[in-house]
Amino acid sequence: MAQLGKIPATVITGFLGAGKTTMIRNMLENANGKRIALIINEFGDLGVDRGIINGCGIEGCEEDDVVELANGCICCTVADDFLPTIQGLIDRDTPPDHIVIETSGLALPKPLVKAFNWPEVRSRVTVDGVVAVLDGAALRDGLFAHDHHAVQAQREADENLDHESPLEELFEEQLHCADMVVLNKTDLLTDAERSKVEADIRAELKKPSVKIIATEHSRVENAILLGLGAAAEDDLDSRPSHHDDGHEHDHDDFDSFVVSLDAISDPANLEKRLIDVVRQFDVLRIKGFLDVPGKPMRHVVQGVGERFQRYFDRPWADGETRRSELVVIGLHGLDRAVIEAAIKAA
Ligand SMILES: Nc1nc2c(ncn2[C@@H]2O[C@H](COP(=O)(O)OP(=O)(O)OP(=O)(O)O)[C@@H](O)[C@H]2O)c(=O)[nH]1
Repeated sequence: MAQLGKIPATVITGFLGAGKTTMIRNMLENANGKRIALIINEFGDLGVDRGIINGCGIEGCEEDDVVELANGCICCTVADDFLPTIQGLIDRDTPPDHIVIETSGLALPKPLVKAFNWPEVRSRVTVDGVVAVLDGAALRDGLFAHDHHAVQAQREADENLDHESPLEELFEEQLHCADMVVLNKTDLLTDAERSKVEADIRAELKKPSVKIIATEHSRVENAILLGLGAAAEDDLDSRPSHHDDGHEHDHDDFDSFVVSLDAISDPANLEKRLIDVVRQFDVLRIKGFLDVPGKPMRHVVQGVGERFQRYFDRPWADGETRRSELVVIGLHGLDRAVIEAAIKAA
């Protein structure tokens, strides 16, 4: 049902490195004059996503149209950070045409959707849709549940087995809250793998109406992404959550820290060390920026599991301090000192 007169908001959820920021960049590149305000929430204290979006030089993507919520996962900072931010956007002289919220890769989307029922917001904004971006390669590799059907069978056979890994629980939370699922990174899958992953997703989904779109680099038409008309804030019951029974969730299952480095003359050699760190420790994601001596451009490092990408994205600005910083995100218990030493090893 169209929510007449309300500003539509789209929540983009999905695990670490699934392709949420990539989706937002595509969305901005194809905004065609639509004034999109972004709220970016990121796990880890480096603000890489915002840096990547601001660095993309997309016309129409003004600095003050991008708001970063960096005090932890948005699901936990709704009252303190998120609501004042939304109110600030809708109270502008010229409010945005659409609000897009990129949740952190470790955030639960349902508490955020619930927040749109707050009186100050409900009459003016509607959740047009929750879009879950899934990393097809991670699903194929069993990061969330090895064999979905086998796990399901085990659970049915032994009800005590219902403790889920933090990754499984998070994956289900993000999936069950979605109005649309974008199966991303299909370039990394064979046709057979893609069919199996899609079948696993469909088996996990609670709502048969949820559309699954398979894609590469999160490319989905804005007309599809920004026009679901779901009014998700009025449809919470169809989005089951492990936390509906009121028990708190916390983010103690995950750790992150920032590693500051000197200028890096051999990024390829550093990448090898980063891959070794991912292999040796429970590291899920490493991303950040490097200062490469003699190069006028900033060097971006993007690691999702063992898969790394590096590229120069924009010139270092006049007066900007050139620095090398990486955020490391992983399962609880990361040994920061050992990991930092391994990354810095000459
Ligand atoms: N091969 C491949 N890589 C992709 C695809 N989509 C995104 N990537 C890469 O995956 C990495 C992570 O993408 P992001 O868009 O930053 O992922 P994200 O979900 O915003 O990550 P977090 O905010 O850290 O959770 C980047 O290096 C992307 O270029 C895809 O379809 N195929």
